[in-house]
Amino acid sequence: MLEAFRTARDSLVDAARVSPGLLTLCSLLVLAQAALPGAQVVLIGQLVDRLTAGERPWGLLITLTAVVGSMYPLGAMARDAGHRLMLRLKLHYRSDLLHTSARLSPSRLADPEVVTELEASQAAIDPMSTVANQPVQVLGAAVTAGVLCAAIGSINPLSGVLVLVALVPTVLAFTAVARMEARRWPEVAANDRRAMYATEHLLQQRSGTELAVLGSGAKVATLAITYRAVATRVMDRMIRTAMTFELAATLATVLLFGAALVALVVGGASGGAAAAAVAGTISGLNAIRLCGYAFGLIVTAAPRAATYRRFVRSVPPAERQTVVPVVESVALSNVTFRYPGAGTAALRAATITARRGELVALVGVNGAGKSTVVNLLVGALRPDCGQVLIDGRDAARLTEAERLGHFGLLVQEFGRFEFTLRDAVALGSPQPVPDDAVRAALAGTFAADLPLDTQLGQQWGGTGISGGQWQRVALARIQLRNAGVWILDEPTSAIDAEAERAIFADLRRTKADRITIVVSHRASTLTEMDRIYVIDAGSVVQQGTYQQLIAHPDGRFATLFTAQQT
Ligand SMILES: Nc1ncnc2c1ncn2[C@@H]1O[C@H](COP(=O)(O)OP(=O)(O)OP(=O)(O)O)[C@@H](O)[C@H]1O
Repeated sequence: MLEAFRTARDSLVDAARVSPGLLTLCSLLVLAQAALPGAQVVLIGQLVDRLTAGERPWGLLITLTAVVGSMYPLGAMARDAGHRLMLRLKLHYRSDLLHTSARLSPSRLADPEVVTELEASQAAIDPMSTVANQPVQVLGAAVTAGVLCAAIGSINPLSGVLVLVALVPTVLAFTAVARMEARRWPEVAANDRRAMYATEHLLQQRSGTELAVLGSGAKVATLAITYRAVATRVMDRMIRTAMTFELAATLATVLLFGAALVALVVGGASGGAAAAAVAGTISGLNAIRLCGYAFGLIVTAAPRAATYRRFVRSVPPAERQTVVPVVESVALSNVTFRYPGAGTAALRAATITARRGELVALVGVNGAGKSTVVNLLVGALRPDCGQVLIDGRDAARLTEAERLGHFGLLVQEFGRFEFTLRDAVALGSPQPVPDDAVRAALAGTFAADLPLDTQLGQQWGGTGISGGQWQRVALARIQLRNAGVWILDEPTSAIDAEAERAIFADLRRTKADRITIVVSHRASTLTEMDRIYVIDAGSVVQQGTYQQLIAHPDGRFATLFTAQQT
């Protein structure tokens, strides 16, 4: 309950900051509307009494008409203002979360808990955005009940109290429903997520085509439907329970209102007073129902809002990254690393060094530990033992932004950023990039003569490009970045042999100014490396030039690459 109050308070503070005008308008409209049922009671009571006395009270009649007539427009305007406030808050929370996500470091992104929290925060935005309007609705319902209680209580005090008590069952029921939803929601969300994941594979061009060719689209559709069906079943059960609670609460409210009317009659109220109380009760019922609903929304949103706020606060403020163009050396010194929960170490006492001007290769079979080395170098993983050294200094002493500034990293699963050609390449640098630099990075590639405004990606009405061409764009980003250390994980895996030769010739020609570390499985790319580290089951088992390594026919390197050489 405390969490619900905190959520309501924080949301009001956010709304007051994001759109004070709309919050004020919304509050005034709701409160004005809230006073109307009580005013109705007073006016109808007087009207009926004066009509019975044979008068013609035109003024009263006009006022009552104005009060009754303003109920609907005030309600509609309050709803629309609330909707506009919600949209602005949604934009505010979305941009906050996007800025937060953009600040996540590779090490935090590698933590599955962080990704789960990020997704939970994303899902919290919708319910959170609706919360700011709810305290006002609750206050409005309390005002309605208070004014009704006073108006009816002036005729019969017991009736007044019963009208006030009628708030309780609805608030209790909606709170219970909200709690139940908060408990069951994770199951719905988890199944929804899996259903969406499977659905995306059907809808996305590349995976959709692969499935169509395999004739297995229906299998993935069945998986998606199965998950969706589980989520739907849980939601259906939740709605059924909610219906029961709401029905019970509505019955209790009606009984309490009925009791209030009985008390009026038993208390000897006049016909006018009884008619007024009935009319006020009818409009009051709806307001009280809204109160329970509004309270329920706050209770439902509370745990999700808490997750969102915890996550946004947990990410440190943005630190500007500066690309370091000259690095003399990087090294893993006696590093051991085991993934959390894994039985054995992925890397054992590994020492790997690369100096400025060198082309260094990491080779080994799938799962040998090459990507682990790369992730340890850039700081996405932290060694259990040993040190990562940059220019002889312990890299753990650098901030993440300082450390990342030393590297240009092309990962195996590089991003296919379907933006304009200019934007896709300019992502290589955190700073604004002049067109000349983008052009220089694309020189000698398929895109050298394409306009930089070219939209990439067919789904945006742009140019579709091949897998190898996407890899060239990714390489152009690294070139444009021009950091002191280039780490290229299978940089030519999708590129044809001729272009591959050209790329490696270029790497050799320009290697003097930087450190280049390449992960590769192709013997042809290894012949002119200054040093090759052979990694096997997490250990560095050999190192040397291609010629030195191949000269040991029983060595791991020769076993791996003799076949390719022939
Ligand atoms: N997140 C992880 N959690 C647990 N184990 C992991 C994780 N990532 C990798 N591993 C394991 O660590 C070992 C080394 O993996 P790594 O990705 O470094 O291999 P690799 O040499 O890069 O392989 P590939 O050539 O297939 O890319 C493997 O046994 C792998 O299964």
